[in-house]
Amino acid sequence: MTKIFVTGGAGYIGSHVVKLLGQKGYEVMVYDNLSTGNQDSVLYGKLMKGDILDFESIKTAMADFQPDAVMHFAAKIIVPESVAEPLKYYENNVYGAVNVIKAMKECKADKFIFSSTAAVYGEPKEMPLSEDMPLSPVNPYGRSKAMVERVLEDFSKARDFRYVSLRYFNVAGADPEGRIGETKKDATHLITMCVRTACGKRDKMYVYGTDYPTPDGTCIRDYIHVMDLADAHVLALEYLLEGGKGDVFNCGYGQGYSVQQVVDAAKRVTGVGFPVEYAPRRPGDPPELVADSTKIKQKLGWKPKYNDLGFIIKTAWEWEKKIL
Ligand SMILES: NC(=O)c1ccc[n+]([C@@H]2O[C@H](COP(=O)([O-])OP(=O)(O)OC[C@H]3O[C@@H](n4cnc5c(N)ncnc54)[C@H](O)[C@@H]3O)[C@@H](O)[C@H]2O)c1
Ligand SMILES: O=c1ccn([C@@H]2O[C@H](COP(=O)(O)OP(=O)(O)O[C@H]3O[C@H](CO)[C@H](O)[C@H](O)[C@H]3O)[C@@H](O)[C@H]2O)c(=O)[nH]1
Repeated sequence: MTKIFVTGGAGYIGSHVVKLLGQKGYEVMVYDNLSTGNQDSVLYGKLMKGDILDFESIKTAMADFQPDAVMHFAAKIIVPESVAEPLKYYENNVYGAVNVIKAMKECKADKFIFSSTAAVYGEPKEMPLSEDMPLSPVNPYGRSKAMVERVLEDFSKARDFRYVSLRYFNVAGADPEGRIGETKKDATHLITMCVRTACGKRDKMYVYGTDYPTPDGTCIRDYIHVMDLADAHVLALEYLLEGGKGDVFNCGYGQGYSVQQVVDAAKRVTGVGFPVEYAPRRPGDPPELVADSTKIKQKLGWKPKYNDLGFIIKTAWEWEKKIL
């Protein structure tokens, strides 16, 4: 059995990838400190509670498991928090990633899949974004991820080490079978906020910024269903296992929606006219991020199945009602 070591596999995205890996017959070991993750979300494999900042611990866990490949999801992920607490982001996301790679070096694991982000592009003028555009992140979260991409580039030149960096755009929705979804009580992502307000877990939600240079003044993002993203991970893994060279791929649909359009769609899908307040801009938010996803389709044969904002919201809504 091919063995995959998954840091952050108890988190929102990691748990969906673990589910797919388990269904495809991979042997999985999740390494997670459960700071934002949930042990009940790990449907396959073993879960070890441990911190990527603790080098001895992750080295021992990896050496015992002897993985064929490592998927690295563990990170801090909230853009405005990264502006307020930059050191926490550099420590967890950069130093933490270096520890994971060092542990791989010690136990001779040489294939790595990295959770990067659209935030590495910053505030580009041209849209959609292709992988060869310059990296110019505008917040510490994006910078921490761009730094790890550089580490990977350099380390793969120095050693027999191959990696795929997947630059996720805005990941949303839940497992269509309803077994897992977002569980963080203090989640901040837009679609989660919409469905939590619709089911009364929050009194109201805010739209941050109505004066952006976009058609309706609110920010535009490219929302990708979490199971399509999980598929991209399995394709990237198969690519590396078959000898593919290190590479970087955008993960998005190439279709942007404004915050206002998402809120309107959420009201339609849920059938609830939940309260929305208009608030000032949130620090660190670029006006628009939309992917050019040609490369992942051509090179990895990615075929998204859930490219439908209504379906993304519906799966998130069904999950929220289930965990009420
Ligand atoms: N959610 C998005 O829209 C999005 C977009 C782009 C990139 N990403 C990236 O995807 C990855 C997963 O994000 P998510 O949305 O599932 O977040 P999440 O918070 O649900 O998952 C992160 C997981 O990592 C674990 N973790 C964090 N720090 C750790 C540490 N020091 N040691 C061990 N485990 C640790 C947490 O307990 C959690 O289970 C992150 O790397 C994030 O930067 C997410
Ligand atoms: O209650 C809310 C929540 C969000 N927004 C707005 O909705 C848009 C999307 O915000 P999210 O918080 O859902 O996501 P971000 O775009 O800030 O960031 C997410 O996607 C990025 C990639 O685009 C990063 O990778 C990051 O990890 C991940 O959190 C932003 O304009 C934000 O201001 C609101 O108006 N109200």
